[in-house]
Amino acid sequence: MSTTFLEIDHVSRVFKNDKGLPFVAIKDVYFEMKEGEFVSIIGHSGCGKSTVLNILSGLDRASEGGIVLEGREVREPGPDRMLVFQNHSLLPWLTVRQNIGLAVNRVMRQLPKQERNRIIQENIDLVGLSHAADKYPREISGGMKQRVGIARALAIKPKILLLDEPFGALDALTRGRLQEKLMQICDEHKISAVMITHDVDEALLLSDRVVMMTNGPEAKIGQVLTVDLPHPRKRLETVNHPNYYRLRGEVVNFLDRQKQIKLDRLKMKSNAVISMGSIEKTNLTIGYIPLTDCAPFVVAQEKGLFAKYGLDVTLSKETSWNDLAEGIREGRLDAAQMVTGLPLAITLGMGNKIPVPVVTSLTLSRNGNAITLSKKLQETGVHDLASLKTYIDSCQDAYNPALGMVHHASMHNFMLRHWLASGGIQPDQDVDVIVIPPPQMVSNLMANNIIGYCVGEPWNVRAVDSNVGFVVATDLDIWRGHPEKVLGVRKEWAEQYPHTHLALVKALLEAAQFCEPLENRDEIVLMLSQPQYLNLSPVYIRPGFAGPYRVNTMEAKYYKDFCQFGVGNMPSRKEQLWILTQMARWGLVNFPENHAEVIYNLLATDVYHQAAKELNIEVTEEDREAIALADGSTFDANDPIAALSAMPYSQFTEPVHFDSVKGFASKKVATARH
Ligand SMILES: Nc1ncnc2c1ncn2[C@@H]1O[C@H](COP(=O)(O)OP(=O)(O)OP(=O)(O)O)[C@@H](O)[C@H]1O
Repeated sequence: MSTTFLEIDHVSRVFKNDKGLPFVAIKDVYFEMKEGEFVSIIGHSGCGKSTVLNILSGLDRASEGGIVLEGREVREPGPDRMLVFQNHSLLPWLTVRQNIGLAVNRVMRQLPKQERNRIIQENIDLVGLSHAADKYPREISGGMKQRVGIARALAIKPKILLLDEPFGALDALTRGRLQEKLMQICDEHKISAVMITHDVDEALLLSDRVVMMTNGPEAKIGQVLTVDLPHPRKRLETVNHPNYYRLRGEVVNFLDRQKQIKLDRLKMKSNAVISMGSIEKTNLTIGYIPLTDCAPFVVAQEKGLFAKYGLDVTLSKETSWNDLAEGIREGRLDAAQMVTGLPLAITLGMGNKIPVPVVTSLTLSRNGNAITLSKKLQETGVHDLASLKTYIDSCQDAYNPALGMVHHASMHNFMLRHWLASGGIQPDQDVDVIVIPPPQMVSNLMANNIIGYCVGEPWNVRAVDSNVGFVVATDLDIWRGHPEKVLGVRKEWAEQYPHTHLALVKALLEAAQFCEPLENRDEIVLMLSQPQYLNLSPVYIRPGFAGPYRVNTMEAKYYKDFCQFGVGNMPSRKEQLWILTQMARWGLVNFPENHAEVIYNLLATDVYHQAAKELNIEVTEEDREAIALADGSTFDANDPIAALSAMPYSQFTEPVHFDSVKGFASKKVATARH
């Protein structure tokens, strides 16, 4: 049975602007909530929060899509959805009791008078207004009026409470008290509620989930954050919880990014698409993470290869893979260096996001990662996978030991999990696998927040040199020649700017060629070490890149003929299918029954072929052999479902249809409408 209580099913709302032209305020907003959940909607002013709430309440109608409450489409206002506004809207000539009574007597007129009076009194008591029950609105404070508004809404027992900035007009002290009161009522009575707020702390205090909206026009849900803080909540305990500032950071970062996008859009208006000859757009912003393997981007910039192919590129140093992914989703970035699973993750809407189709036209690097464990572990006798298992089995701590990796869709995550599983250690059960931005790995290891991590260079060498960690395995011990970084762009962008896309692939492919010979690498180390890129001494960059490799053998590869089945820089169907199975294996996404179509749409091999042809690079087609991993296991891409079912600890149950607009087999309004 479905646990969906309320479904905002792909809702769009088009208004007319003051010139009479259509204005798409919100587009394709999709969200589901469970009964008893408290959800906040947060976003910058004018993004469309009230539009969503008005459509939910039935005061406004969606131009497309609809609202389904307990399996029925709702189109009109009704007592099952009570709206509480900022300006309490009480009738001045009625007392507190009469204001509440008016609603109760109207909606519950079938109940005996005595019962109705009991309900009225119960709700007056609930919001702590017994002493003011017979006062008129002019005789009570703003906070008290707002409590009357809440009591009036709760008294008629709506299925869901809709709150439009309910405390926005109150002073800080009253606001704080009322938040606590509402939090207590919602906790005790398991109220389902949707609340609009501009206040991050208010959202975190009250909500089970925070829905963050992007800027309009065409505003969407950009991110949904689960607030996994314990209930019942008390303000002090909540803000002192170890996870509070991480959650707060997520919301604040999202809002900051939206602010930046607004500024960028204003800038872009005066800096519209610049085109030259057949190149539709010459001015590009490309996202990357300051790791050694961003080398092709740095080389293309420093050696003038972007310019050679008619591009004027700004390289945007991103702080995390998550920020970079958002940059692509929101259109702030034209293109980006991506961990190999990221194009699929964005395309599938992994992490509860709206799917945004992305294509990859180039594999930029292979290998280059290692698993580092803390020196403290080594001192207790851990030196390989088997002794790590012994250590984990004997762990008496209240919390699972944690290992870091850089993004859920990264090869670091998949390879780390594969390696652990191959040694009988079950990720998520025996150890936690958590996301940490690469530059923060070493400090987290030193602070004992994690017992180790899987990351690229220079962060393994750095831990070894600082004597805080040792390398227990490199990726050569897991999958020699695995794809590591790829180029990703939005599919829509690729269709809009095909010549720009081709020029970009040519510039990067030529840069990758330059990165490959070891004799070029010392020169590249100096480029990378500059403040605008890695901002790190060459001493730390050289060992993981130019050799001699101090950390076992970490052969980072950049140019063709280096992977076991010879596709080189061409995006590979087999590799992406392996990644897709890992995403499903670890419960990150459903496995699409139409996986062949999903992968076909993901790979822009035609662009790669054209670029290779123009650069006189021979293209080797992918064979149909199974991928061989170092632990002796193989992956047969011809039957991914069988392969997935046989993987140890697989969370896969059954394939689900994926639709590039609606996501994974989302229920259609049509089936629930009456
Ligand atoms: N009836 C309408 N006619 C035309 N445009 C409208 C109408 N209602 C809303 N809009 C526009 O739709 C967009 C979203 O408005 P909405 O009030 O939903 O935003 P909001 O996020 O609630 O803003 P705030 O936080 O400032 O209250 C805005 O650009 C607004 O100007």
